Amino acid sequence: MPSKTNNGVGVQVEDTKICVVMVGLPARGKSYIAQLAQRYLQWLSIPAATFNVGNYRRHDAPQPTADFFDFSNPEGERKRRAAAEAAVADMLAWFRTGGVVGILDATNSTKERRKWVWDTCTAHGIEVLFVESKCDDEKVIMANIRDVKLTSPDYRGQDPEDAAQDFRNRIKHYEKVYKTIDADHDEDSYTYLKLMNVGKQVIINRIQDYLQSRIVYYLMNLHIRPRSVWLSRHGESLYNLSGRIGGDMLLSPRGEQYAKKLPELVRESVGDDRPLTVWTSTLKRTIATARFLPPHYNQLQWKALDELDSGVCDGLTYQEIKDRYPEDFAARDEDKYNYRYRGGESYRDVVIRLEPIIMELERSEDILIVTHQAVLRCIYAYFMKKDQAKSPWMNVPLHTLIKLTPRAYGTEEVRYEAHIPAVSTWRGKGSTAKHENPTPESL
Ligand SMILES: Nc1ncnc2c1ncn2[C@@H]1O[C@H](COP(=O)(O)OP(=O)(O)OP(=O)(O)O)[C@@H](O)[C@H]1O
Repeated sequence: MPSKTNNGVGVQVEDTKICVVMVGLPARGKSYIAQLAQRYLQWLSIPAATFNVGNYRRHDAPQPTADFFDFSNPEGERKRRAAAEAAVADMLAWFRTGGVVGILDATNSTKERRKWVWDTCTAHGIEVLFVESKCDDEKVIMANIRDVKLTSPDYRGQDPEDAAQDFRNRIKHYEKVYKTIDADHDEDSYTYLKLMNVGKQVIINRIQDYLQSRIVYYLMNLHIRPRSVWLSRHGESLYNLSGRIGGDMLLSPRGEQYAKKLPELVRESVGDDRPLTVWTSTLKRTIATARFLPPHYNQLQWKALDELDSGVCDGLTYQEIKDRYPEDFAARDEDKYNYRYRGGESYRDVVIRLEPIIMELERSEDILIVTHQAVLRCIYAYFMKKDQAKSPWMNVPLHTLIKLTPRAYGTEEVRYEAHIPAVSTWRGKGSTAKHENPTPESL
């Protein structure tokens, strides 16, 4: 088990409290950035939550027209201020319950508002990291309005043309008062990250500690080019057949069939002309599974993608583990995410070593990852925001290609089955059965 004060990424999380304050005009991707930062931190077991001022404002003003955002409209101004105060009050209460990174998702477009947030947070011992998204690329802004704003609850049931026009008017009101974070004058003492035109240019000011720099590095790697990530386990291995874990075995005859079928499955899903990069682990079974893929695909082997190390249990069946290490067997079922095999790893350890993979995935475009059950569960959990208590129990069938496509607010999933039979390697709590059928909840 990792020590209490260290969550495994070397962060003394108990001592750190950071408020990430989003800054920028509407439709500049602030909510998008906020939800990705939250997902990344939660995946690393760092308590993170987002406080979206727009959601608070909707209690009082569910479907405001653009005039509401006119800064000379006192009623609108009062309600927007009240919404910001309510969001910050909730965030402070959340920090008191052990929160580590609170994300304040709002425009925070004036210096006065930023000073108020900074003063309030620092008075409570909370570090402030401003994250400003600036974008003057009309095409990107229009695409943002089309993709996410027209489906926002603010415009439910309204004509899309009218809604788009109204939203542009809303932006104009903000433009009248918006001031970018100004390093030359009074805002130089702030810690901030400025992302210009989706990371084409980046300015970093006064980053103070490790956790802040992790967040900044992660956000610098984000992009919005359309792409997908394909995930596959290796084909059925000889150890899968005999119900043994770990090892470095080759494929069974049915696993070989899957390897031969994989190029066709990939072509069906990716198409012929999209360049694809293939990542495998360094173990024989993933390399063998990827070996019939077209030679023009770039292939890379990552040690970080190797299967969870089962230490002294490597090469054993679950029955053998239960017989030789009954306490370990029970402890693993009790808390599978945190249980670390003697001389081996836990799921939590795997997540930590996968962090560079996630960084690289965020920077990249289309990638196919051929890896192992536990590793795939961890990567899947990142994209699909799966709960740590549940993700280690998830069924990831052999001989299936999973396509994940990140969208503005979530990840879409499609599964392609090769229709080549394979044993099930899923195991329910308490079971030592070599091959079990998954229950509906584990799917
Ligand atoms: N750095 C960025 N610059 C511009 N657009 C981005 C950026 N990152 C993501 N996006 C795009 O922004 C869209 C999402 O907009 P989002 O709702 O996050 O805007 P917002 O700034 O939070 O707006 P509002 O202030 O109205 O809530 C997505 O389509 C996403 O692709």
